[in-house]
Amino acid sequence: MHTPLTEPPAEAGADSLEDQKAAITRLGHELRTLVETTVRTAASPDTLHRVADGVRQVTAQLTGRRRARAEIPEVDGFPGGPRMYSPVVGAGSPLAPPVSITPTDDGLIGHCTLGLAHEGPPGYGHGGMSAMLLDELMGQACTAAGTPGMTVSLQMRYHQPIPLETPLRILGRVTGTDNRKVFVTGTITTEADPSTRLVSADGVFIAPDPDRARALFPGLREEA
Ligand SMILES: CCCCCCCCCC(=O)SCCNC(=O)CCNC(=O)[C@H](O)C(C)(C)COP(=O)(O)OP(=O)(O)OC[C@H]1O[C@@H](n2cnc3c(N)ncnc32)[C@H](O)[C@@H]1OP(=O)(O)O
Repeated sequence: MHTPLTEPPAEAGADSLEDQKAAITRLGHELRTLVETTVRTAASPDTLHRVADGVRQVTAQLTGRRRARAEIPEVDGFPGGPRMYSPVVGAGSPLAPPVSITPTDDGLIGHCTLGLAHEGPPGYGHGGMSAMLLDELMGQACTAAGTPGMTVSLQMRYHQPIPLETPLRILGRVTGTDNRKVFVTGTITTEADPSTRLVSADGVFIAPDPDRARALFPGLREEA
């Protein structure tokens, strides 16, 4: 029997958004497991070639309808809601740890564990990953405070290396505003020792004016 390799066109309304999100989340989990397993494996070249052939066939099943660059998918909560494909918090992203976020009275706390796929120095997190984690948490802290903005400056300080395979806590907190500028701080610690800063950052975020936001995000729904 012939099995089609490409996805048939989606029927409008055929699946609920919740079904779609659940499926995206499940695939994201499997892809993250594949990525982490790939960077740890000591499999032979034969095995790696066989797996590469299999992955190519799997990829071919997802090349049906694809979104355009600036299109915001229906499952995406931008702005303000959960981002399914964010490389930091996206349940559907193989790049994301992913970070889960808890609001507090004093900003946001993110929780995640980095794996070998996020390695910088052997056994420790990549400095760019730390910047990405803090940029996201600090950006989301702006949104949670009612002043969404985009990063214009992020001053990073690396105090100690970030251990891999260790639960981490990422804080983002708005410290002040000046017209469209939002001043934000952030830290990364381990969950086990939240008083020892491993990485800290100061950032300035700016709320684009509505015309600028419409030009930057043409896919933004009008009510947002
Ligand atoms: C909207 C919500 C989006 C949430 C997404 C969260 C994602 C996570 C965070 C990110 O990854 S954001 C991606 C990385 N950041 C960017 O790509 C931003 C690139 N920068 C821009 O597109 C524009 O700079 C921006 C739209 C943010 C602002 O442009 P505007 O034309 O609205 O700003 P304008 O030039 O009018 O400046 C407004 C004020 O900001 C100040 N400013 C601009 N750049 C600055 C800078 N680098 N540092 C400090 N202040 C700065 C500027 O001096 C001015 O101050 P005053 O009001 O006091 O005169």
